Amino acid sequence: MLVAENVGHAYQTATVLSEVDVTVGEGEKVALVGPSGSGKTTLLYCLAGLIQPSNGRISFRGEDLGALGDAQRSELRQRSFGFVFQSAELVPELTLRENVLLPLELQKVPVRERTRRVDELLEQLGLAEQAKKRPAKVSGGQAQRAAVARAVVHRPAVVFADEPTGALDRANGAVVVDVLWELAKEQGTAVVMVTHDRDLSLRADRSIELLDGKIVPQRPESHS
Ligand SMILES: Nc1ncnc2c1ncn2[C@@H]1O[C@H](COP(=O)(O)OP(=O)(O)OP(=O)(O)O)[C@@H](O)[C@H]1O
Repeated sequence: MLVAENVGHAYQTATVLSEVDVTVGEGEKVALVGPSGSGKTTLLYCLAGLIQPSNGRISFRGEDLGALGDAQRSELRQRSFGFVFQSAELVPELTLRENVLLPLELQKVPVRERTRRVDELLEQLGLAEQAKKRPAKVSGGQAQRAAVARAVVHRPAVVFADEPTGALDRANGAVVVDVLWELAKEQGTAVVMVTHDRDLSLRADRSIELLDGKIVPQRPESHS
């Protein structure tokens, strides 16, 4: 569904990714692992169409992301992708509920359907009581759960998550990933997650390890 072929990327003169080939299937959960600076976030951003790789090609359901104009790429991201970053990055002026409504408003989902989906999701994530609060008035774990709700509410094909538990303690981090994976499974959404947490990577269907911008070949026994 999502395919990177021979992808390379350089910031100014520093090459940080080279010869990367990745395929992510529909509904697959993939962890991107590797030491700090190995290029995980850069690869995630390339796969998500947030940065254009210097070399190679990324395609989503057969469509070459590099061949799209900025407006088309951004429309594709809004429709088909969801994002969770390390800190929730919710809009501070909006309530949790309004934040979760945003992707559906952008896609002009009918109001009644929007309301039903958002309220159901907030209830499922245990956020019904916090729904009318702004992000600054809830805990980090609650804000991150709202960020997960915002990432999946429009039923994207892929959720890209960059260290989604990095700012949380272990217990809250585990809850956030549980809800992300449960919702992704329900909806058949693929997840590509950058993580330093070995427990999390072991729960993915597959791990892709980067070292100095290249994929480390997997040992046969680590295939799942
Ligand atoms: N915008 C940028 N401009 C220049 N260099 C960058 C930029 N973003 C990242 N880099 C460099 O590219 C390399 C790879 O960074 P990247 O963030 O992709 O790695 P990472 O594996 O995600 O690291 P971490 O685990 O520390 O987040 C690093 O050497 C980093 O300093």
